[in-house]
Amino acid sequence: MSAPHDHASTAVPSHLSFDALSALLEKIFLRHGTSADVARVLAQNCAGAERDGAHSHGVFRIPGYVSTLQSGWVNGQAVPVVEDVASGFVRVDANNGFAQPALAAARELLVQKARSAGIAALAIRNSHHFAALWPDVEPFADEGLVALSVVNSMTCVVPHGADRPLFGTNPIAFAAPRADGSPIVFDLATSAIAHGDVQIAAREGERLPEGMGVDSLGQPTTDPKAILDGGALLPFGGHKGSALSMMVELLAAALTGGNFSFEFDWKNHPGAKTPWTGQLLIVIDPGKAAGQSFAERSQELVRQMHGVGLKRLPGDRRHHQRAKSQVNGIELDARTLANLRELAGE
Ligand SMILES: NC(=O)C1=CN([C@@H]2O[C@H](COP(=O)(O)OP(=O)(O)OC[C@H]3O[C@@H](n4cnc5c(N)ncnc54)[C@H](OP(=O)(O)O)[C@@H]3O)[C@@H](O)[C@H]2O)C=CC1
Ligand SMILES: O=C(O)C1=NCCCC1
Repeated sequence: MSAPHDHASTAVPSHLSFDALSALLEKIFLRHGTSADVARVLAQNCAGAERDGAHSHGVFRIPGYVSTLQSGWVNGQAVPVVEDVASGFVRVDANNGFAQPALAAARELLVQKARSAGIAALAIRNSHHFAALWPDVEPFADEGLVALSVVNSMTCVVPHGADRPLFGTNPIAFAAPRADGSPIVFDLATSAIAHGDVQIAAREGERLPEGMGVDSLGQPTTDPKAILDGGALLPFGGHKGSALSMMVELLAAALTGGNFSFEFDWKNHPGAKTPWTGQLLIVIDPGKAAGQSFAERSQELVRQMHGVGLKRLPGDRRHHQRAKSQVNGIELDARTLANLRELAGE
């Protein structure tokens, strides 16, 4: 969204509190046709990503949300329908709305089921996930639960051994409580790089490391524009990332009733930036499993990892950035803030 070389983007950046940024984003969503509930959920999600330095899914995504809403592709007023289908299974029809309000609508029932049965799954379909996945799992770990989630996205990844794209960037996120400190959380695209980071690199005129993608002729390239312009991404770790990406397609789409990544055709929906796919969440109450305290055991694992020289756990960078943002405010360059204010009609 920012233009790196103009006057406004080189001006002194602004620092906003989480509440101020959320309120600004909420205004944008409302102005572009969402219900109050949807605006609140999406604004908090996006402000949280920006606060934690998860830039590929922070305010960078706002123009994409807006053009998608304006295209009519997503229903910003959708009311999710929650179905209690079994003792350990909840289904939600997002009704062509965003995934986060669908999760919010089913969350209480999911937690109730996980606590009574020990494990519960939530299958969301007819939904659009345009965000980072960690905000969907981290709050469960804050409540002492273990959570795993997968979501499929749009076709832009060549399966290992194939010559054309089929999979999405298909992230996997996991969260587990630990005794002394923030939950252990990881959230990773199964592609070598998230599509959002390729877009940011293209905007900034940067090259990518080798091994991330191919151009329109299927040749390896480090040029993000060549990847975006008819090229494609590669899975991380060759056949291993490719297998995980295949699993995500099966769990997030086949199991939920959502679209496979390849079943969405951008050409038919001008302006739309979100695919219409699915999401699966599995929540476990560790109190029903091991005899010992899970949080103590996960703390022990972390202790041992640090003991062998590990300096950084997944999630550490985000939590450091969160702490910094809480003290200094969330930093936005002047151009980005001006663009957001314009979208909010200020
Ligand atoms: N909605 C959708 O359809 C899609 C969303 N996405 C989102 O894109 C985002 C970015 O994904 P991706 O680019 O793969 O993420 P990264 O490769 O940046 O990070 C993946 C995970 O590894 C951790 N990590 C990174 N570097 C290190 C390190 N040196 N040591 C230890 N841990 C490390 C990160 O922790 P930390 O965060 O602390 O750096 C994070 O948990 C995710 O939030 C994902 O959900 C991606 C694809 C599709
Ligand atoms: O960064 C990505 O990769 C994606 N993010 C949200 C929508 C689909 C792909």
